[in-house]
Amino acid sequence: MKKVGLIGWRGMVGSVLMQRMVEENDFARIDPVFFTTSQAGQAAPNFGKDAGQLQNAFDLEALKAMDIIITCQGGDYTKEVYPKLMESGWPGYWIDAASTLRMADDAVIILDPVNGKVIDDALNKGIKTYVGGNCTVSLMLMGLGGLFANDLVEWISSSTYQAASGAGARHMRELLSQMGALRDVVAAELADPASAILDIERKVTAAMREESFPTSQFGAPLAGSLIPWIDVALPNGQSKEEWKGMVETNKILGRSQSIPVDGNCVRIGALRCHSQSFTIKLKKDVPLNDIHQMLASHNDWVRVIDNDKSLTVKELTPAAVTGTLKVPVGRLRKMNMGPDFLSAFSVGDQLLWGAAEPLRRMLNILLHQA
Ligand SMILES: NC(=O)C1=CN([C@@H]2O[C@H](COP(=O)(O)OP(=O)(O)OC[C@H]3O[C@@H](n4cnc5c(N)ncnc54)[C@H](OP(=O)(O)O)[C@@H]3O)[C@@H](O)[C@H]2O)C=CC1
Ligand SMILES: N[C@@H](CC(=O)OP(=O)(O)O)C(=O)O
Repeated sequence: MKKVGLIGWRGMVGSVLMQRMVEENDFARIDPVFFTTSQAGQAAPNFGKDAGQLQNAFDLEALKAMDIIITCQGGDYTKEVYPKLMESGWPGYWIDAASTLRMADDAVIILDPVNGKVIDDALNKGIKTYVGGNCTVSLMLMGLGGLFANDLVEWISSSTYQAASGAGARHMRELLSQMGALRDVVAAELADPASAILDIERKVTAAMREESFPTSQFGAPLAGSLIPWIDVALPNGQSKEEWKGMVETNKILGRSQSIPVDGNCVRIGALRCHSQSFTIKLKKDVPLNDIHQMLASHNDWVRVIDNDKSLTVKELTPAAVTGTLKVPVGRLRKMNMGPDFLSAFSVGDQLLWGAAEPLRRMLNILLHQA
């Protein structure tokens, strides 16, 4: 049985990964070794298998004993440990959730329902580094994979509606604290049906602008508002999150000629589902029915939602999708700009397909290969 080192297993992404590995019985197929950057020597978690003690995640000798390493510990850890492990001549496979290595020439971005062939080719070439993609990119490709597979996309412009979880656990807490603070400030007025709504709004807006309003994580109010910037700025005016849209999409698809992808990335007050609104320039006019069919048949998780109000509000929302692997795509219609302009909207759980799921699927690809 392959020795699999698990790093970052108790973080937010790691916890979702562990949950999925338990659900899919992955632990029965591996000999797990749990690492930590802070708790070495304590008892390892038991996911149906006794794994002894937690190992030190900076101990190169312990890491080198692994056949496969999966890390959700973050980019700083990857930057520190990965080069040393590679320099040592370690022959194992490295599977990573962090963005650090994504664009490296000898690394593949993994999303096997979309780029299984790219992954197979890389394995045949002896590539050992496999990195999960950016969450918005992976969720876009899971939803719109059918259009890319049929080479119908000339370009895509996207507007994202990204959940707090993408920024981390503390940000999720802050969003909920902000929501609670806004509610508390008008609790009495809400209990009185006769109170004036604009008085309520004024109090809420004033509270949001108070020095004491909890904004230490996001740097701005998110509850009752939004933040149209995610990640650092690039010289061309894009945010880094927006830059990833094009470079990662084309790398995942293994394209030599890039498809332009661009748009605005926006943080909104959802907890863990990223939504995206797309304007898609098709290479030709394709009937909507054919588009439905191509999208729906691309993978087992995409769900085409008819462009109908009651279905849309029931099924195409973070409230409906959170905690599931479904990637619904809806609001499909031709736009006023012409018959080769398609509108679409998708929703997906950014901790599942956006982070943990591609990692455990890569693990299984390696296990089946052995
Ligand atoms: N958040 C996201 O949506 C995505 C994140 N990623 C990548 O995954 C990395 C990890 O992200 P995320 O899971 O959000 O990070 P977390 O902050 O939740 O966890 C990272 C590490 O923090 C340590 N830690 C310290 N205190 C605690 C605590 N009380 N509970 C749990 N862990 C604790 C753990 O390491 P130890 O056990 O060693 O102390 C843990 O592995 C990111 O840096 C990013 O590279 C990738 C895609 C999406
Ligand atoms: N940046 C994403 C989450 C994330 O971790 O992305 P990446 O894996 O590309 O760093 C967000 O804030 O929603």
